[in-house]
Parts: sequence; structure tokens; C-alpha cells
Amino acid sequence: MASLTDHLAELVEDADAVLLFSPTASFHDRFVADEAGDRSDERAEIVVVAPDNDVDADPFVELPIPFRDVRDRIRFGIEGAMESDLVAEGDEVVCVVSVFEGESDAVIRVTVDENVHTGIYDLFVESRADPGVIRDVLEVAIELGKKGQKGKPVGALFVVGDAGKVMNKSRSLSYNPFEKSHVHVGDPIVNVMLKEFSRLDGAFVISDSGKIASAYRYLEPAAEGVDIPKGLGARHMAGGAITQDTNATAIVLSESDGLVRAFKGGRLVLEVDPEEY
Ligand SMILES: Nc1ncnc2c1ncn2[C@@H]1O[C@H](COP(=O)(O)OP(=O)(O)OP(=O)(O)O)[C@@H](O)[C@H]1O
Ligand SMILES: [Mn+2]
Repeated sequence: MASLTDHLAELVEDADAVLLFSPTASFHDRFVADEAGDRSDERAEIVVVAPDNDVDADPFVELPIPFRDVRDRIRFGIEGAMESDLVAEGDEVVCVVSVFEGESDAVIRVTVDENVHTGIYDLFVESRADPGVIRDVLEVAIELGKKGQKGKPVGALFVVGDAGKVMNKSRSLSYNPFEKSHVHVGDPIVNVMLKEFSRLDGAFVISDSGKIASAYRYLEPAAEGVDIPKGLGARHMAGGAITQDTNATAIVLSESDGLVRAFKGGRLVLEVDPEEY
């Protein structure tokens, strides 16, 4: 049977860049060798996008989370490649991805425009908080969304980064169980604590390095000009607005629709369904 690589040459022709998403070593090596044999003067840039650089690729874009939604994965890869000036607005980009688990099984050709560019890469890499901290908080929110609290759906609001300013734009609803503690997101015990406290009102405030500064914060950001989708309530509005008023990123789990959303710069940047993770 003909494999995907046999047909790729035609699809890649006159593309500006090719993004290989989590390629196997054999697929990657074969593809690079085929492209090197291409004698046309305009060869496409080959970029590997994966959680780890197992194939020793250069250029390489690191994926912080798997992004089950292929569109999010592609957006992240393209924006990462744009960051390194490998791809620009208007470019034709060929993405080789795995839609189902396992080997690369799909080729998607996209023109880079504002529909592709949503800020998903900046959410992780250009945030004040470490990319690993954003990822850890996103994972806690996804986990919490999947399981709920004792079988019931729960909502939660995490404000990550620029914690000093966030504290100044919020007030306490109750005593802070994290006062004087030095716990960080990502510690297994912290995940249990966060889940437990998420039953109660308000937001968690987390520092750039992942230290939990506070729980039970009622956010009071200025909300003028915040552009978040209609239909979302007070938790999402407060989460979105605080990211316009400060350099924080907000990660919100909705109790009503079960989705996890990330906001930055006052805008909705990422929406994931925990059930798909
Ligand atoms: N300004 C705020 N700061 C912190 N927490 C807030 C704020 N506003 C609302 N919340 C929290 O969000 C909870 C749910 O409020 P609301 O239903 O209006 O939000 P929502 O955006 O519809 O979220 P959900 O989808 O989870 O229902 C409140 O009980 C409260 O704990
Ligand atoms: Mn609500």
C-alpha cells in the first residue's frame, strides 16, 4: 500500500513550510531525505512540532499539551513557527498530523491568516508565568472538569501570573488556606487541595513560578472593553477582565457547560472539552 510520504511531494510542492506534528523517527528521516533530494530552488522549511524533540529536529517547536483538537494543535505549531520567523502571514503551510492516535494520517494545507492566528502560542510561551505552570493549571482544570467533585460538576477560576497586581485588584472572601504555605501547582498534594477548595467561591491566585498565593479571592478588575463571548457569566467575565487589567492568564472551568477556557489580554484564547482528554 502506498504510504503517506509517497503522495506528500505533490502536496508539499510550492508550500512555504511543512510542519510535521510528532513524527516518528523513520517518517521524519524519510521526509527530510526526500526534501533534500528536491532540486527546485525554493524548498519548504521543515519544522517539527512535538512534546519532545526525539528526532533531533532543528527547527523545533515544543508542544506543552497534546491539544486533542487538531485545529488548536495546528494553530500552536504555526504560531510557534511564526515566532521564530519560519512562517509569516499569507504563507501556505502544509501540516502533517495524526488525527487518530498513532502514525501521521492526515495532511492539512492552510493559508496563515487571522483565523489561524489566535494567540494560543503566546498563551503559554509569552505569559508572565512559566509555560509549565500554565500547563499544570490547565491540567488541573481539565482533570477537575472530567471528574467533578464527588460526581457533581464544579466550576473553578485560576488566575496565573502577575500575582501582586492580581491581589491588588481583588479582595478576600474568606481566610486564605495558602497563607504562609509554600505549595506549588504540579505537586500531587496541591492538586488534591485545589480540587477540594474549588467547591468554594472565588478565584485561586497563582504566581509566575507556580506558587499558590491565595484561594477565595473575589476579583474586581476594570471590565471596560473586555471582549468575551456573550452568554458567559460572572466567573468568566471576571476571569477575562483580570487578564486585561493585569498581565495574568486566567483558566476557567465552567460549572454549567463543563468546558475549560483560557483568557489572556482580555480575550478568549483557548477552549477545551475535558471529556476529550
Ligand atoms: N468577580 C468574581 N471573582 C471571583 N469569583 C467569581 C466572581 N464572580 C463570580 N465568581 C464565582 O463564579 C461562580 C459562578 O458565577 P456565575 O454562574 O455567574 O459564573 P459563570 O461565568 O456563569 O460560570 P459557570 O459557567 O461556572 O456557571 C460564583 O459562585 C463565584 O464563586
Ligand atoms: Mn453560571
